[in-house]
Parts: sequence; C-alpha cells; structure tokens
Amino acid sequence: MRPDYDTTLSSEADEASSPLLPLSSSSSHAKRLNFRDGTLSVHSDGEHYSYAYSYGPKGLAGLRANTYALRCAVFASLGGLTFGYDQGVIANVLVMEDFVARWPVGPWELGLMAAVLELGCLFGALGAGVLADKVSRRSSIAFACAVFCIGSALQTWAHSLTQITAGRAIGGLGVGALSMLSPLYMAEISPPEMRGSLLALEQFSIVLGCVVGFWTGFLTRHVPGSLSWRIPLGLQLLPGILLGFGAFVLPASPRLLVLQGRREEALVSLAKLRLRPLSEARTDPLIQIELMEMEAEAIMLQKTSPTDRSRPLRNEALAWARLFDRRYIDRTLVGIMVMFFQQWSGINALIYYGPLLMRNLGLNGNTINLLVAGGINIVQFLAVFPAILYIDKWGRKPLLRGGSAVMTMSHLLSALLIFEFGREWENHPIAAWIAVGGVYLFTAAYGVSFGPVSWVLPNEVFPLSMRGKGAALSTASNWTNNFMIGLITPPLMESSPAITFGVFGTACFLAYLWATYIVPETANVSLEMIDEVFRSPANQEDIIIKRQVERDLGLHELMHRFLEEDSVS
Ligand SMILES: O[C@H]1[C@H](O)[C@@H](O)[C@H](O)[C@@H](O)[C@H]1O
Repeated sequence: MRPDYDTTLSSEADEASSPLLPLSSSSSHAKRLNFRDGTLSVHSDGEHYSYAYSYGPKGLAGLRANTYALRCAVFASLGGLTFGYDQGVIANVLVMEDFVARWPVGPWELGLMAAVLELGCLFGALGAGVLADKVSRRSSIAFACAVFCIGSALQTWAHSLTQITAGRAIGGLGVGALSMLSPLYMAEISPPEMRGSLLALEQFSIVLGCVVGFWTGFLTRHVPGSLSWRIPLGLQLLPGILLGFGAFVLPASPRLLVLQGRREEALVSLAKLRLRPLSEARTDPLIQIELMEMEAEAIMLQKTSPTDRSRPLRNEALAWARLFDRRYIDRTLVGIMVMFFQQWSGINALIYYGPLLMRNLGLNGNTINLLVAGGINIVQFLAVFPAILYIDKWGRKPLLRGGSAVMTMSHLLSALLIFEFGREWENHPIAAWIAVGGVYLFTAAYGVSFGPVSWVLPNEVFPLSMRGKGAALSTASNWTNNFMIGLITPPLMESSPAITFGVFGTACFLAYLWATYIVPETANVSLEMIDEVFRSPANQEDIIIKRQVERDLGLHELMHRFLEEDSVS
C-alpha cells in the first residue's frame, strides 16, 4: 500500500532540478506531490521528464526532522574531531616547559614532527580509499580509529623523541583515513536536501577539535612535569575509542550495500535512516525512488566497468585510473582543486604562523598566541553555523563565490597596509588594527565557504563506484597542499609579509574565478543524479545506458504514473 500523498499542479517546474528523462506521454506539465513528510517535483516537457525529491524541509527544520541521520552524522564526525584536536593541541605541546627541557628540539625536528603527521595523513587517506570499497565504510572507520589510538598511545606514553615521532606518523595514518572516511559515510547516509548541512558537520568537528585541543593544552601547560603534555595528548584517545566501538552501531551505508548486491539489507538501513517502519518503507514512493537510483547506479557500474575477479590488483589500478578518464576528469579536478584552494587561501599559514604574523602587524607579547591561534579558530567555529544551516538553501556555489570574493579583498587589504605601514606600525596603530581586522574578516569568510564546502563537494561529485577513491584523492590533495603551505610560509614571510598576503590573496581570486566558471551546483540533487550535473559530451553514452537501466527498473514508469495521476487527496 502506498502512503497517502496529494498532488498539485505546480508552477515550480524548476524545482525539479534533475535532468530531463525520456517519457512516452505527450502531455507537458509540472507536478509537485506532497507526501506525509516529503515532496517530489516532477516536470515534463512532453517528451522527457525530470524530477527532484526531498524527505523534508531544509535548514534547521530539516535537521530537526531528520534526527536519526543527524545523530549518525554527528557521531561519524568524531573523525574530524581527532584531526582538529591534534592541530589545536600540538601548538601548545611543542612549547611546553617540560617538553622542551626533556627534548630540546631544533627547528629541523620541529618541522619533522609536523611533516611526519601530514605525510601519515596523506597515506592514510589514500589507503582508506582502497579499504572503504573493499571492506565497508564502518569497518574501515573502526580500523582507522584503532590505528589512530595506537599512534596517540605511543605519543602519550613516549619516553623518547623517536617514540613521539613514530606515534605522530602512525596517528597521522589514522587521522588521514578518518578525514576521508567520516565525510564519505556522512554523504552516503544523507537525504538529498540535507546532505550539505550534514557534511558541513565535518568542518564543525574539525574546528571544534581545534578549539578544544588548543584550550586543553593551554590549561594544562603549567601542570608539573610531563603530565602537562601527556594529559592533552592522552585525551585524544577518547573520541578515537568512542568512534572505534560506535562505528559498529551506526547503520551501514545503504549505497555500498546495494553495490554489494545486498538490496534487502540496504532497504532496512535506508528505512532506519529515513525514520520509516520497514513495512511502510517497502512501498514508500520516496524510498523506492532512492533505492532504485542506487540500484541503477550499481547496474550501470557492472555494464560500463566490468571487472575480472581473478586479477584484483589490475582492477584496483584500473579503478584509480578511471578517475583520470576523460568522462570523470572534471569531477576529479573539482575534488582536487577545492582542497587546493582551501589550503592556498592561507588558512593554515594563519593558524600555524599566526603569532609570527601578528608580530609583523606590530602586536607583541604572550597574549598574541591566545588572540591569534585561539581567536582564529573561534571565528572559524562560529562561521560554520550559517554554513550548516544554509548550505542546502543557498547552494555551494554562492557560498564559494561570496566567500572567495571577501577572502580576496581582506588579504589584499592586509597586504596593502603591511606594504604601506609595515615598517612603522607604532606610528600607525589604526592601520595595524585594520590589518588585524582583515585577518579576522578573512577567517570568517573562509569559515563559511571554503572551510566547510571543501568537505562537502568531493563527497558528492563522484558516482558510487568511484566515490571512495575520488574522496581519497581530494583528501590527499588537502594534506599535500597543507604540507606545502607549512613548508613555504616561513621563508615567504621572512622575505616579505606583504607578498605573503599578496600570494594568498591571488590564490583566493583564482578560487573566485574557478567557483564562478567551473564548479557546478550540486545542492538538492540526489547523489545518483549528480552524473547529470556533469553533462560533458563524454558522459552522453553513459547517460543513455543509465536511462535504459532506469527504465528497466521501473523508475520511469513510476514517474509517469505520478505525472498522469490527477487525484488530489
Ligand atoms: O577545513 C579544515 C579547517 O579549516 C582547519 O582549520 C584547517 O587547519 C584544515 O587544514 C582544513 O582542512
């Protein structure tokens, strides 16, 4: 039995944002069906139809209605917390009295300790790209947590610098893997109208981790002896252990289950996530549509990329190579470039070298560390809230464009002021404060745009079969560029702080052009329909095959029925 719904002829044809699919009917109209808790907009131009669906409202109301998916996403985002926490805590640990006295490290070792984590993260993210598809998203999360905990334990109980460094390398593998797995899982459990909000939680957790990590280290810095740094390092075990065990309680990704041919289990998981009793879910039109879309994509994969089971290594290599196939290269580039621009915006230059930078702006003293490192993360943290609430309403593109425009202007303003007054700040206190304001304005604009959106886009642009590896590659881009920024910022600042801001300002301007002319809008499109957003000629053949598959599965017939039905109940 199908649940009650009413149908209304609607002028909101453009709400049906998915592509036009062939239809045998010659009538031309748009219809919006209101289900008990959800809507489906179908639009026909006589020959083709297009549709879009949602399980509920967007923004805060949507988050309230989809409580279970929200709770699962919040829990999964503990992966991001581990990432941010390390970043926040290490800034304080490395300058703690006991730490420095025990291991008087030089700049080279300091650099090594940062680099070793980032390289670990890079390999962790790429490795997770293989694991997530082979095993499952949840088991991979649990495994990554175990690796992370081993690394953290090594750091916490370290008795030599080698142990700390090894701990950071191993911990990095876990952090990198989680930074890819958590958002991937979140994307796959989200209803289309809330996917942006739920994915933005990754950024929320990262920045929350930064804030908590920073202040924990700050508060324990005067605890006598090695406890001053062992306590904050040890505390990171908590989210690792919690997520590691909790991963098994999370519902499985219905998308991966369908890909593995486990349709019934996928239905059970989807019903749970969409808050439907199983009996109702079997006939619920929205669940049927979502499930059919997943099945269509799985069948498509078998048709277009047959694999030879006897040659697993070759399959693996082919799967990675497919990311650079001309059919998918535009998506792969979106994933890589969004992370490239996120990092080249200069956010981590401000976080890592903030105090140094502020000294260049004429501010001195102990409070600088607090004001800058702590302050920047708090601004980032506050800025993520509007992104969580409005990313699905406003879309990804406007956020990226608006954000990068403001980021460009604030960097260029700081560059100009430093260039003009940098040698004599004491005579121009107002200019110095405006420059500080520029840094904070940049952070707020970044925090609402490239901060969260960079974790959203890569997890939604790829088709199911390539999502794991695509997301892994874009996360690897995050870590590689992060590493490069860490490397070039100190010498760049040394040569000229004005040029440093100029370089990051130019990168932000390029990001604006990229967001304006290249990035497609993916808000409110179901994951399976994203194919059609990237309508390159190279994709045409696949689109035709997919339509045939959808027809065979009965998706077209279903849409046709909705369009033809005149009843309003
Ligand atoms: O999204 C995050 C966040 O903005 C962090 O503060 C930054 O350090 C990371 O590199 C970035 O990926």
